[in-house]
Formats: sequence, structure tokens, C-alpha cells
Amino acid sequence: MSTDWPDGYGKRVLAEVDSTLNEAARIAPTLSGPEWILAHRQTAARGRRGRRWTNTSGNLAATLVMFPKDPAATAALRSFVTALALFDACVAVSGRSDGFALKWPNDVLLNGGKLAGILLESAGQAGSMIHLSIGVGVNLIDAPAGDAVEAGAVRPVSLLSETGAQVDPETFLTHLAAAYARYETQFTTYGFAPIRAAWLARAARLGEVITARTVTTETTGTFETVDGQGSLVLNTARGRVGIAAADVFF
Ligand SMILES: O=C(O)CCCC[C@@H]1SC[C@@H]2NC(=O)N[C@@H]21
Repeated sequence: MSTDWPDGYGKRVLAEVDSTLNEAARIAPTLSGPEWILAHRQTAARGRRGRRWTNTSGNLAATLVMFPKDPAATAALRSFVTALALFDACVAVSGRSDGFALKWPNDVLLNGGKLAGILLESAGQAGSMIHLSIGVGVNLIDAPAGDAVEAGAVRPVSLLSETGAQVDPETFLTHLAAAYARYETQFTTYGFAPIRAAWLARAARLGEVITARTVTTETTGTFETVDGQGSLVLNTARGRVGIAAADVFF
């Protein structure tokens, strides 16, 4: 189960921080290359769409801060790169691949429950990016209670409860960073196509009827694919619809 830390990536480990995403924004101007930040405790962790992220000590809370050269829309496709890396890290530490799946846009599922989430933040202007921060939370040993999530959302699960695997955050991060570095090289060398294909091969509910909700819209249809821009494509009663950002409900 041992693996090496990838060349070219820095690492800092903090006992406590408000949020590793905040720390990424603070240190980005001082960095000359990509850096992983791991915190054993976050006091103000956040999830997607302004939600709180429950952060038990022993779970993984980490952010990769990096400096993409590509346009902002392309750089943001790294949420898929990260999801693949998370999937591989989960397989490596648990010794099994059954039960893991990727949920559009940014979650890793295990046995149908939410195991991990990804939150991208960036600083930049006019379609370019100064830095990209990829925040990753993984319920390694503990998951919030089911009633802590909104109605209809998938139940949270932990790696420990579902597989019996007990992995500390630093070990998990080493696997994640190594897998991320491999997929990042694939992404910068060959573009989104192989990342998209690999993501689709691990996708939850592909070909099934799902619902995508935003604050103002609700779209139900058959999950056909993810397009070359990372949008969810649903086949609905009114035809094919591409959705750039939403929450998905099964
Ligand atoms: O809503 C989601 O699914 C995304 C959750 C992202 C949580 C991680 S934990 C490390 C990083 N720091 C934060 O404050 N949030 C992200």
C-alpha cells in the first residue's frame, strides 16, 4: 500500500486552520509551484453552494493550490481530474474497486452514499486564472448523520464504515497526490478526452433517469453523457439538455 510523494508537488501539514481553501488563497502568492495543504482540523470548512462541511479529525481535509496555464473553463475541468484521482486513491487504500462510483459533478460515492466531495475555487480575471484551489474532503473514518444533509441528497458514508479500511489522512493524501499527478500529466498532455472517458466509465447512474436542480430550475431526464466542456447531458421530454452547474438527485 506504500506509494511515493509525486515530484514537483509541495506539501504542508497543519494541525488546525479555518479552511485549507482559505489557507490556499493566503499562501498562493508565495508559491512557485503546486502545493498540497492538509489540515488535521478545520474550524470553518465549507462545501459546495455555501454549505457547511462537517470536518471530523481523522477525515481528509486537503487543498491543492496550483497555477494552470490554460483558460479558466479548461482549468476547471480539473474537478474531473481530481475525482479520478480520488477514485484511484480510494481503491488503493481499500484494496477493492467495487462499490466506488463518481457522481456528477464532483462527488465520490461508495455503496451509493457520499464518501468525498470536491470544491474548486480560483482567483483571476477575464477568463484567465492566477491560481486554482482544489479542496477535497473525504470521510475516512466518520460521516455526518443522515439528517445533517438536505432532503433527497445521498446519505454520507465513511470509508471505515463501508469497507473496514482504517487509513490516516497523510497516507491517503500521498495516494491522492500521486494519482492526481498521473492524471494531471494525462490532462495536460492529451486534453480532456481521456479524462472524460475514464470519468464516464466510473459514473454513477449513467443511462438512468436523474434530476438536476439549481436554485431556480429542475430538469429530469436520462443521464446520457458528460460533454467536452464537463456539462451534464440529459435526454428530457423536450430534447437533449446540457447543464453546466447543478446538484444531481437520484
Ligand atoms: O460540498 C462538497 O461536496 C465539497 C466539500 C469540500 C470540502 C473540503 S475539506 C478541504 C477543503 N476546505 C474546505 O473548507 N472545503 C474543502
